[in-house]
Amino acid sequence: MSAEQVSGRGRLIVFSAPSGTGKSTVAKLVMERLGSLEFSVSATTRQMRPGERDGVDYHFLSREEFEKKIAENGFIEHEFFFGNFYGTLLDKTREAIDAGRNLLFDLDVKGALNLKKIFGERALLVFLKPPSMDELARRLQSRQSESAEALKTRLERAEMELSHANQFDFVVVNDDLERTVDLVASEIARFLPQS
Ligand SMILES: Nc1nc2c(ncn2[C@@H]2O[C@H](COP(=O)(O)OP(=O)(O)O)[C@@H](O)[C@H]2O)c(=O)[nH]1
Ligand SMILES: Nc1ncnc2c1ncn2[C@@H]1O[C@H](COP(=O)(O)OP(=O)(O)O)[C@@H](O)[C@H]1O
Repeated sequence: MSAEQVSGRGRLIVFSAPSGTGKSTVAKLVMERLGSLEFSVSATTRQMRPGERDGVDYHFLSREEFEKKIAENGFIEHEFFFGNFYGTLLDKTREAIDAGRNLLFDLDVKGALNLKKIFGERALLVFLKPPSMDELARRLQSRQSESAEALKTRLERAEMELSHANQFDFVVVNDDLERTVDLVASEIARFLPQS
């Protein structure tokens, strides 16, 4: 996969953070604020959570469907963690970028760094940090979407994700939500070409 395969004018904004830090919450508010960003809907094999919609939060695929897409080179990047596959769909991304639309991605650190490798200056990597590990555990618990086991694996992975924060273009501690949204939205507005 190379940038030549996706050659339009659209920019890529990539959010990463340890699971439970507040990526989805911040992403939603930043998109409302800026109006010119479209959410990149990834594919996954994980179970749909209550309130999630197929094709909106994720494209929910069976393991067989996901593996078939890998074999067809249907992903720009994909990863396997927490017992499931997650991946960025090539066709949908290419269509948006070619049309000059700006996409916002919610990816793990490896996926984010892969997109930076491919897209270079056309991608802005934003990393959100939790105020502390205790607060991260509290947020994950408050969401009530995880079993005790899933919660533990998410917290374990958090250390690895945090160790990559220095490879991101912009790092913010998601303490006060409004402040985070202000800072991130301003940074993205500076990054996007003026229309
Ligand atoms: N590499 C990669 N990671 C993804 C993709 N889609 C989602 N993720 C990441 O997968 C992880 C787990 O996501 P999810 O199961 O929705 O849980 P949550 O982040 O705790 O809400 C998060 O770190 C996401 O950023 C993708 O297409 N590629
Ligand atoms: N700045 C913040 N202060 C307090 N709670 C927050 C903040 N940002 C997000 N949350 C809460 O933390 C939980 C996890 O947020 P979520 O957006 O689902 O995280 P992620 O997408 O990173 O896994 C949610 O209950 C959310 O309402």
